This record gives sequence, C-alpha cells and structure tokens, in this order.
Amino acid sequence: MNFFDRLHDRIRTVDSVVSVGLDADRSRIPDHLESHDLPRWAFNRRIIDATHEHAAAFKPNAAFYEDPDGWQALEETVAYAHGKDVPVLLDAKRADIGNTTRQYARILETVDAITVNPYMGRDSLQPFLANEEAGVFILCRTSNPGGSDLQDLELETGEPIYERVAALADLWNERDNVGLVVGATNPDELAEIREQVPDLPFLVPGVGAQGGDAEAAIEHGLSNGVGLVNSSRGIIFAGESSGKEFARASGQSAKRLKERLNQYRR
Ligand SMILES: O=c1ccn([C@@H]2O[C@H](COP(=O)(O)O)[C@@H](O)[C@H]2O)c(=O)[nH]1
Repeated sequence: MNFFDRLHDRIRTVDSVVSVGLDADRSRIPDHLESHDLPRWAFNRRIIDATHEHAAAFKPNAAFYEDPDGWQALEETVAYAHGKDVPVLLDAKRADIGNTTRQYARILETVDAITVNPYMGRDSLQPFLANEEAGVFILCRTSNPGGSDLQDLELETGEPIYERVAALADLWNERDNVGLVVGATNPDELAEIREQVPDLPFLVPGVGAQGGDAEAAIEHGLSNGVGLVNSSRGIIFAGESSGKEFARASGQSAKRLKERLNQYRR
C-alpha cells in the first residue's frame, strides 16, 4: 500500500494530522534516563507511549541520531512506533549523486517516508522517487528565517525558486508518493503553493516552538484531508522541568495540538 494511503488511514483512525517530532536532544533528556544503555531510546519509548494515540506519524530528525548509539536508538524507536501502527517519517533532507543516493535510499527499508533536498535535481532523488511504497517529502519553502535567501529568489520567468520546486515535484510525482515540506511560518507561501499543486500533501513544520500559523497549516497543508503538521520540541519537551512527569506532559501537549488543529479541519 502506498504511503499516502496508509497515512490517510492513520489520520482517520486517530482523527489527527499531528506529526510528533522525535528530536531526542541528549542535552534535554530528563536526568533520570541517563543511566539507561540508550537514553534516547528510553526517552522516545516513553514519548511514544504517551503520544501515539494522537500521532498520525512520528518524525525523528536524523541529526539527533547520527552516532553509533544514536542509530541503535533510532532503530528501536522505529520498530516500537511500528508496533503501535504509527508510520515513521525520517527527516534527513537527503540527496546526492545517484550512486550515493542509492545507498541513502536503503533507509526506506526501515522507515516509511523521508525528507529530501531538491537542490541537486531529479537524478539525485530518483532512488527515493522509484520506491512506490514510501513517501518522499521534498523541501520546498522551509520554515527557517534564512529559507528566503535562496528559495524566494526570482527566476527570469518571475517565479520564485520555491514555486519551481513545487512544479518539478508535481512532475516527479509519477508514483503518487511525493509530498512537499512547507513551513507554517510562511502562511502566504503556503497558500500560494497549495493553489499551485492541489494534489500534493504537505509536511508542515514550524508550529509550536517556531511560532508558525496552525490555522494556515491546516487550511493549506492538507490535500484531500492528507498531510502532516509537525511539532517537535513543543511536544516532547513540554514537561522539561517536571522530571518523571515529562511523558505525561508530552501526551497532553500532543492532544492539545490535535484538538487545536481539528478545530480548523472541521
Ligand atoms: O522547513 C523545515 C524543515 C524541517 N524542519 C524540522 O522540523 C522540526 C521542527 O522542530 P520544532 O521543535 O517543532 O521547531 C525539526 O526537526 C526541524 O529540523 C523545520 O523545522 N523546518
């Protein structure tokens, strides 16, 4: 089954488009988990237990796992999320020459979807795009302040680069497995891009800690009800100062975000 069909089913099951970002920052994990062999896995397991009933997907960011213990923690995390029937989207922003991307694309044997960078062009993404089962979210208009440095530059046609990326992504979507990453901190661009590519689901990061626009994320992020609105720190570190209560706080935060977003979905 195609990733977006599976995501559609998951969204219906939990009545939620919340993506819970598992950015397990070692420096912020509660002290009492540090004695575990794999503190990030111990942390994620508790977060997953507390949030899965509100999660359409879990989105670990690879940056928080790129060391030997980290990869092990990530593997355990993915298997545990799958055990709860929640798809996992690895935010890795990958792409390279084809020979290298073929190696990157092996990760799709483990996770359900990935974020990729369009900067090197279609061939750099082909091994991901060729995978019919997996979701491929292409960075289009990112949520960070510097996203405008390149993505807003106008081509000679007058269109900004992010619009060209959206148009190319639409072309590359031959297997109905492509989505776009568009930040909630850019509501005007979200609206424009949605108008341009009505059929592509978006991953919308930037609500929560980055202060993005949750209403715009729902209004423009979903295509036929399918899409993801991500919050990472705002959920997993919601109870940072409350020691063993951290997981319960994360569950409450995920539920609050789900309910807030659902007001706009109705
Ligand atoms: O444009 C983008 C693309 C990716 N991200 C990632 O999403 C999460 C956001 O974390 P918060 O704690 O909710 O701010 C993080 O993994 C980013 O690397 C993004 O923010 N913007």
